[in-house]
Amino acid sequence: MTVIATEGLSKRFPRVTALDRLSLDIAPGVTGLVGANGAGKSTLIKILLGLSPASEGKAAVLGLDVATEGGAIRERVGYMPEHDCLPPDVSATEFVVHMARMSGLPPSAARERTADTLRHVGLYEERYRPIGGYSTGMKQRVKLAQALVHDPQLVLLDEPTNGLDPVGRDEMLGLIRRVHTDFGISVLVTSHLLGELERTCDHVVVIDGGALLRSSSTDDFTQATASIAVEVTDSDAYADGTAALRETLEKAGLAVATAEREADGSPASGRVLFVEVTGDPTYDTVRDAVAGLGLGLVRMEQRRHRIAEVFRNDPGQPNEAAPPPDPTSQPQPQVQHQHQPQEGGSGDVV
Ligand SMILES: Nc1ncnc2c1ncn2[C@@H]1O[C@H](COP(=O)(O)OP(=O)(O)OP(=O)(O)O)[C@@H](O)[C@H]1O
Repeated sequence: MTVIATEGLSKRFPRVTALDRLSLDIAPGVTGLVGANGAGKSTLIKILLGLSPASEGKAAVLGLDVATEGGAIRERVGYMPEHDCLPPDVSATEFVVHMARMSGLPPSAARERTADTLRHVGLYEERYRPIGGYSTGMKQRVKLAQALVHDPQLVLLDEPTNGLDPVGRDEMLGLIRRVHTDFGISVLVTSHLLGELERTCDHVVVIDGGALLRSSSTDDFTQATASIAVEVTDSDAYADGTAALRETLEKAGLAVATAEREADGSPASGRVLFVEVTGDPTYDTVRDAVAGLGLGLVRMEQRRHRIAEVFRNDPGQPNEAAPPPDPTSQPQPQVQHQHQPQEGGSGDVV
């Protein structure tokens, strides 16, 4: 069963192609839609809601055709828009009740569902205060509540973590996960941060320039990022410590590539090696190789692929076009066994 299906979906504006022959099948559960700013995420959501016609191709949401059954789709789907759209001078309760009524709930059910939903998103105490006085995090919760209040089968959440600090982001991601686990509602959530979707979603869809780069389960995706970045010093014995380490690691059977770019995207000095992690012993092999050669270990850190590279190259295979590591990953002066990709942070911005 699919909740969202698109086939050759395109959307062209006079000067830009926002979606380019996108074909997707999204199953029930929590799905992340990742792409850089301008990748076409919001455009896709508007087409899926039946609010904007596609230039070509077709799409169905919950089996309903977006071109002809937009009204029926919007009855069954909740939508959290990206941008601030809340009236400042009404309370969360008043606003969410209003949205519930707009979705067709009778007055008593609307009030009841509003109270439940606001409690679920953690806004119960403040529900009678005007929204204008809310923090960004509270406003995001109101937007989430209004998307959930009519008990939809699917919610489309457009950048729900925008503007939130790391703690607020974690809380929002937890809420989103519970939307599915507690209520069985399927979720399509967009973000330009890969890390946060990895933690929250069962499945990740990546689009770039309106085209599909890849659609795969989060497990597959995480697997594909299993490599580490290693940088060492030179020594009297090894004028080129990096080359010596590379040779030693390759002799030990590890796949090694030289980074072409630094974390900030500038051309690399050739001193950072990407080593494919095949299992726990990889970390020990690298540590032992560095120690055996008598080199100083400058950094050894979990590397995060940049998304475009992950999906354009053979996943899991470090290669000469390999991207820089996660720009915010912290250098780890000590050898650590860190087998999960680092999460969150703005460093995994697509
Ligand atoms: N109404 C419009 N008229 C012209 N161009 C548009 C329109 N809406 C979107 N676009 C363009 O289509 C492309 C995709 O925009 P879209 O808003 O879907 O991207 P996005 O992935 O949601 O990015 P963001 O996270 O920045 O919102 C962009 O180049 C944008 O400028």
